[in-house]
Amino acid sequence: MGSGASASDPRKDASEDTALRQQTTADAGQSTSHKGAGGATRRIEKEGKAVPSENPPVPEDRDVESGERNTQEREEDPKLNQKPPTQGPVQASAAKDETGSSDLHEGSTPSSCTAVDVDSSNGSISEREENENSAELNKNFKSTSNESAAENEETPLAFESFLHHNGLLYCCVIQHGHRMYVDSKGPVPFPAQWYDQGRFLSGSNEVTDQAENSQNNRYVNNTTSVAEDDRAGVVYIHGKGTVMTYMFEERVNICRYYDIQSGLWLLLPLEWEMNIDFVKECVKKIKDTLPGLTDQKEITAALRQCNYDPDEVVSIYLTIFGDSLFQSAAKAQTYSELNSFRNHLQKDRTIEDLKQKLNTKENELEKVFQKNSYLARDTQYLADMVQHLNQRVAELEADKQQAMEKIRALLNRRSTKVPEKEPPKPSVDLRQVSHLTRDLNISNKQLGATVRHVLVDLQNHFQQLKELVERMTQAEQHRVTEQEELRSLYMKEALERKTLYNKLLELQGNIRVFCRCRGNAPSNSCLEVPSEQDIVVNQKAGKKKFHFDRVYSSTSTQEHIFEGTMPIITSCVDGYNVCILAYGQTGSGKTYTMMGPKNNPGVNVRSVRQLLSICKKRENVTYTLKVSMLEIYNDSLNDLLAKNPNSHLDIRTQGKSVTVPGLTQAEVKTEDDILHVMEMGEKNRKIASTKMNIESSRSHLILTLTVLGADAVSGVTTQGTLTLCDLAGSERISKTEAKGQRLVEAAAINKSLTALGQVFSALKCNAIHVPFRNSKLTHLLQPCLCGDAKACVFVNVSPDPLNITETLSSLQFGSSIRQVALGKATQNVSSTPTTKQDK
Ligand SMILES: Nc1ncnc2c1ncn2[C@@H]1O[C@H](COP(=O)(O)OP(=O)(O)OP(=O)(O)O)[C@@H](O)[C@H]1O
Repeated sequence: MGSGASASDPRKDASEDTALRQQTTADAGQSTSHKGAGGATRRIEKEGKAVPSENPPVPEDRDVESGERNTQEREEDPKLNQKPPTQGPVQASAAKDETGSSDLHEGSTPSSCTAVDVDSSNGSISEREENENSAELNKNFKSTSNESAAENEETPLAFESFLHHNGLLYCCVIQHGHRMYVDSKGPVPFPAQWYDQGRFLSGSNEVTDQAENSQNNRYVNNTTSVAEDDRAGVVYIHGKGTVMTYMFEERVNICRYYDIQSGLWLLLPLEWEMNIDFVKECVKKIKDTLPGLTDQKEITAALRQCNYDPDEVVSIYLTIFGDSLFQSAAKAQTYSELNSFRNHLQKDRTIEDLKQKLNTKENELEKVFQKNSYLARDTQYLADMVQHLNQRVAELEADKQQAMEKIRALLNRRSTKVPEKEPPKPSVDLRQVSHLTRDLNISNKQLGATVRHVLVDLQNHFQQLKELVERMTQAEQHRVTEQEELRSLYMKEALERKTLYNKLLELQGNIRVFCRCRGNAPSNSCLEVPSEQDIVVNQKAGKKKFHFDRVYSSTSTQEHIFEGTMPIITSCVDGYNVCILAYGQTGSGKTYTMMGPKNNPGVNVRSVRQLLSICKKRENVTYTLKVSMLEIYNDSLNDLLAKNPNSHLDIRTQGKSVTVPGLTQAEVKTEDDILHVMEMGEKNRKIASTKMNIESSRSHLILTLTVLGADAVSGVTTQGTLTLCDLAGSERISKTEAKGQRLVEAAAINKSLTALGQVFSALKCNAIHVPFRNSKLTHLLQPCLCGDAKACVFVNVSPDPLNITETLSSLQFGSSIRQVALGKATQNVSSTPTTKQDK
C-alpha cells in the first residue's frame, strides 16, 4: 500500500489490513501474558516489546513462499476475506521464529507483540498461517529498514501504538529516528498529517496527547524513549464486534474498552467478561476446584477483584467459607448457610413487600369504614323520612275519615227529612263535597303510590346495605387472617435475622480486642503498625510483634474506632449483655477513646447515638432505656448520679444476675437526656475526687445503659445492657514511686486489674471456677464477661519510647485476653403475653 493512500484514508487502510488483523488476532494466544481482564485486556510481555539488540535472521525463501501462500489462502477463505470490524484496531503482529514462539529473547526476531483476541467461534487463522504472515511482514520490514539504515549495521528498533481518531490502532516502528507504521505489506512512513489526527498510547497510565507532543515525536532520536504499551488489547464481544481495550490503572478490574460511537473509554461490563473464553476457563477452573460454588457471575466478579487469578479466588472463598466448598452445593451443609445469608436478604425484601401490602390493606379498610359510616347516615336519613311519611299518611287518613263521616252525616240528614213545602236549602254544597271527596280520593291514591314507591326504594337500600355489610365482614375476616399470617412471618424473619446476625458475631468471637496507639505520636515513636491487625514495638532488644483483631494507628479517627464496636452494639438491642472496656497506662488515651472531647466524641456518645437510632428504626418494639454511672475507687463503689455521690454501694448476686441495690438509674429518651446524665456524672466525679483529693484517672468509671425491649408483634421482651468502662491507669507502682494515699490507690488499681487478668486467664482455660469475686470491678463486670456476653477491649498504648515498658505490658495483657473464647452467647429474652397482640 502506498503511503499517500494510507495517509489520506485510514479507513481504507483498515479494510486492506483485514488479514493482518486476523493474523495478529491469532497471535494473541501465544504472545501475551493473560493478566488483563481475561481475554478482554491482556498484557503484552515486556520482553516482547523491548528494543531488540540486533536484526533477527528471517529465512528469506520461507518468507516469500509463505507470503504467496498466505495471499492465496486469503482469497480462498471467506472467513479471512470478511469485512473488517469497523472499530477494530490494527495491531502489529509478532514476527515469530520457526517454532512459532514470539519471545524475542529466544527467537531474536524484532516484533511488536501486541495482544489481540477474538471469539474462537469466529475462526482464527492457523498457527502456521500466523507464522507465515509474521515472517512476510518481517521480511518486508527488514527490506524497508535496510534501505534507510547502514548495511549490516545493528539497528535498534522501537515500537509504539498510534490510536487514530477513527478508532483504529496502528503499530508504529521507529528506526534511526524515523517513524513508520505497519501496513499489511510492511512498514510505511508515518504520514505527517496523522500527528493531528490521533494520539500515541504511551507505556504509562496516561494516553499521550499527541496534539501537544506532536512536534517532539516527529523525529525521535533515542529509541528507548518510545512508548511501549502493554495495556492495549482488543476483545471480540458477541453482538458488538471487536472493540479495543485499554487498562488505565494497575488494577484490571477497571479496564475499559474504546466505544467508537461515543469516542469514549467505557468500563467493560461484567456480562461481556463472562462470555470471554479466558474468563470462562478461569471460572471453570474455580468451579472444578470448588464444586460448592455455582454462580458464574459471582465467580467472574470475584475474579475481577483478584486480578483474574483463579488461585487467589479459590483461597479467598476457602478462607471465608471453609472446606465445605470442596463439596457440591447440594451436599455442603455450611454452604447452605451462605445461601441462607442470601435468602435472608431476599426475605428482608419480602418482609418489606408484605409490610407495604399490609399498609395498603389497612388503607382500603379505612376507606370501607368511611363508606360504611356514610351509608349508615343515609340509612338513618331514609328511616327518618319513612317515619315522617307514615305520620303524614296517618294524618291524611284521619282527615279522610273525618271527611267521610261528615259526608255520611249529611247524606243521613237528607234522607230522613221529608220536605213538606219547599225543601230548605242545604247548608253544605253537595257538589263541593263530592269534588272534595274526589280530590281526597285522588290524593289518597297518589299518597299510597308514593308510599309504596318509597318503601320499595327503602327495601332496595336495605338490601344493598346488607350486602355491603356482609362484604365488609368478609373483608375484615380476610384482613385479620392476612394480618395474622404477616405477623407470624414477621416474627419468623425477625428471629432468623437475629439468629444469623448473632451467629456472625459468634464466628468473629465474643471477645474482640482492639489496640489503639495514642494520637500526637512523637517523631521517635516506638510503635509501628505494619498492617491492620499487627503492631510492632521497637525496643533495644529488637522488634516485638503483637496481633489483635484490629490495630488503630496514631492517625486513626474517632469514627474509625467506633466502626469496630458497632456490631456488638446492635446485639445489645437484641437482648445481649455487651461491654466495651478501655485498658492502658495513664495518659495512653483511654478517656479520649471512651468519652473524647465534646466536638469529637468517643465510643460512649457514639454508642448511645447508635443505640437510639436502632431503637427508633424498630417500629414494632417499644424500648425503655435506663442509665447508671458509678466509679470504683479503692475497691469501693460510688454512685455518680446520686444526690450524695459518696454513698458507698454493695454488689448483690442472685443466680446469674448481678445488681447494685440503691444505684441510681435514670430513664432517658433522647440523646440530649443521656448526654445530660453523663455530664452530671462527670461533674459529680470531679467533685468527689476533689473532696477526696484524688485524680479521676485513679478510679474505674463504669457507665451502664440498660435496654428493655417489648415487641408488640411477637410479645417477646428483651433486656440487654451496654457497659462502657474507662479503667484506671495500669502503670506500675515502682515507676510512679507512689507513697501514702497514692500507694493505696495504686495497690487497689493493681489488685482490680490483676483480678481482671485472672478472670480472663480462667476463661481462657475454661476453668470450672472463674474468680469474678476477687475484686469489685470483676464482680460488677461478671455478666459482661461470662458466657452470655459480648465484649470489646481497647488496649490503649502510648507511642512515647519513655513508656515502652508499660506499652509492652499493656500489649501483653491484650494479646493474652484475645485468646479467650467465651461460651455461646445467649439472649436475655422472655415471652410475655401482650395486650397489643390483637392489634
Ligand atoms: N488519639 C488521640 N488524638 C489526640 N489526642 C489524644 C489522643 N489520645 C489521647 N490524646 C490526648 O492525650 C492526653 C491523655 O489522654 P487521656 O486522658 O485520654 O488518657 P487516659 O489513658 O484516659 O489517662 P488517665 O488514665 O490518666 O485517665 C489527653 O490530653 C488527650 O487529649
